Amino acid sequence: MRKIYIFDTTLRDGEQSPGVNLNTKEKVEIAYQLEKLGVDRIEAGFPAASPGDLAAVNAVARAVKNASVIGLSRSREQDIDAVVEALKGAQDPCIHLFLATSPIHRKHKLRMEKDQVLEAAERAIRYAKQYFSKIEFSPEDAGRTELDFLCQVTDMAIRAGATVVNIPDTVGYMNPSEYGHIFKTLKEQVPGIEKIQLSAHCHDDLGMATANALAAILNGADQIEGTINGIGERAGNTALEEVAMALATRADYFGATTSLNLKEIAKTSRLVSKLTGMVVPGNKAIVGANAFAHESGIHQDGMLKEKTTYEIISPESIGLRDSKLVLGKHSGRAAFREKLIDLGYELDDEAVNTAFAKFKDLADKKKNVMDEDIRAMLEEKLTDTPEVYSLETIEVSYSNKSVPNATIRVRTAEGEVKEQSAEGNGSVDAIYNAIDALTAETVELEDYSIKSVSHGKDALGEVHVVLKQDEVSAQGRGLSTDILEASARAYIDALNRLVEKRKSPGRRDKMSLI
Ligand SMILES: CC(=O)SCCNC(=O)CCNC(=O)[C@H](O)C(C)(C)COP(=O)(O)OP(=O)(O)OC[C@H]1O[C@@H](n2cnc3c(N)ncnc32)[C@H](O)[C@@H]1OP(=O)(O)O
Ligand SMILES: CC(C)C(=O)C(=O)O
Ligand SMILES: [Mg+2]
Repeated sequence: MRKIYIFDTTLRDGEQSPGVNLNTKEKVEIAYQLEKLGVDRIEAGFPAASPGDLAAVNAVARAVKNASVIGLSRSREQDIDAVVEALKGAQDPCIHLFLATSPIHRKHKLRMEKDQVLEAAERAIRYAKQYFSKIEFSPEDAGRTELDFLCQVTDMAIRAGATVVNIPDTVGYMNPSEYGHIFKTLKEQVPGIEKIQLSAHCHDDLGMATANALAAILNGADQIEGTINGIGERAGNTALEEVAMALATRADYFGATTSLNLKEIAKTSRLVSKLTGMVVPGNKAIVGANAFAHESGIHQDGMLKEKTTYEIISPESIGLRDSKLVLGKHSGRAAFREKLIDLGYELDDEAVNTAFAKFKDLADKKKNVMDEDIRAMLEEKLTDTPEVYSLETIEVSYSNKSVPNATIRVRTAEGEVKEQSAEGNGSVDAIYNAIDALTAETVELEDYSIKSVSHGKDALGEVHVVLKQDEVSAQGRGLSTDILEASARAYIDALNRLVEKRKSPGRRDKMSLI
């Protein structure tokens, strides 16, 4: 299988992401991880940019042993001198020279004619040749450069001594067939092209960076440039993990491979995200948090039967432990039952159905149903405590300028629906006064506590109360995404237990599921 060289520019183009600034220590840490990932080439920075970057490139050059280290340079002697300085101590140094070739850049930015561009680039390559045996040359904005001029520039670069010619789609303007066509043309028309490597460098302005890189491979590119997590200037660069996994997953189609240690992908992604502060979107291909997560019932059912139904890549292959089945409102019984088993509950079919109905109610109110939510939900009720009272509705009116008022409606064991309103010192007090009036029970609230089950604004609130009546006390527990409702449920739960204790004084509470 054809080997595709991986040129990582996380530390150079990736660092050009607005807001990202990596210090020497951070660059070295990322470089070590890139070595573990097995990239062939590491572009460590732009030494002429600042003394700090020169020092950082030098530290990376000295640290890295198993990859070539590259410094970027304009086609100017002072930049080249800075790269010479920065790459001292590198085991396998390489300079990356660039000069824009497109009409827009020639006219407005460089204010140079075609022949001046050719001459300046050639002069720079020949100057660099005194110091480096490996030289990459990039005609910047190659994608928008006239194709015949690009062939001329490539021809000049080969004759001047470049060992790699990179074809940057600097502004992410290309589509795959156009970009592929450039490589095909260069391969067919430039004399001596077989002596050098052709490289692809794509940007993601139109979301086609990975597709364009793959099109380049199909048309003869030897090297792909990109970054981890696709970070980089503007919309970013080709995400290297995407290219590597596309080649690995569709080897049948591309017939090409990389020497990356794919199991290091997840770890490298996390490190780059942490040190650059650039959060990886949940739906990002390969390394997003949802890339191996399944929420919908039909998919979860398929996954439980056979993973390849909904996963084309195994999470283990990029160094993750497992796929995730996320319980939410789109989940089905198969995944729910699996989760119960995971959590250590053994329920019969009827209990699973009851629990599943409750879970769906909860999932309608809450975005992510966590393990803690399910445990709390399952253990909410003492099933063998008969419900003398059950909560039907609760309405609370609260303002910091008036007395809180609550209207509670409960159903009795006989099926009678009772409603009562009451005021109180606070919303919970009003709720409890209404329940007292409605049930005609005289109880003392001995304890009240509230805590959040799981995390987030929509977390379940769990209320515990202890009620006392004639020296007998009972505890109650209420669970809801609304803490006032949880408070009412806990109070009614405790009342039910008090009534039960009154009926059979020797009896002790026994917890059971559902
Ligand atoms: C597509 C890419 O990603 S290219 C890499 C982009 N990365 C960076 O620019 C990061 C590092 N850059 C820097 O720190 C600074 O821009 C420096 C140190 C390189 C230069 O700073 P300054 O001397 O202040 O120049 P400034 O950035 O304002 O302008 C760039 C100059 O370089 C010229 N230039 C641009 N590209 C090249 C090139 N490849 N070769 C030669 N000259 C170039 C521009 O025409 C402009 O020249 P002018 O001042 O004569 O008009
Ligand atoms: C320096 C060059 C290769 C670059 O980053 C670009 O053109 O996007
Ligand atoms: Mg770039």
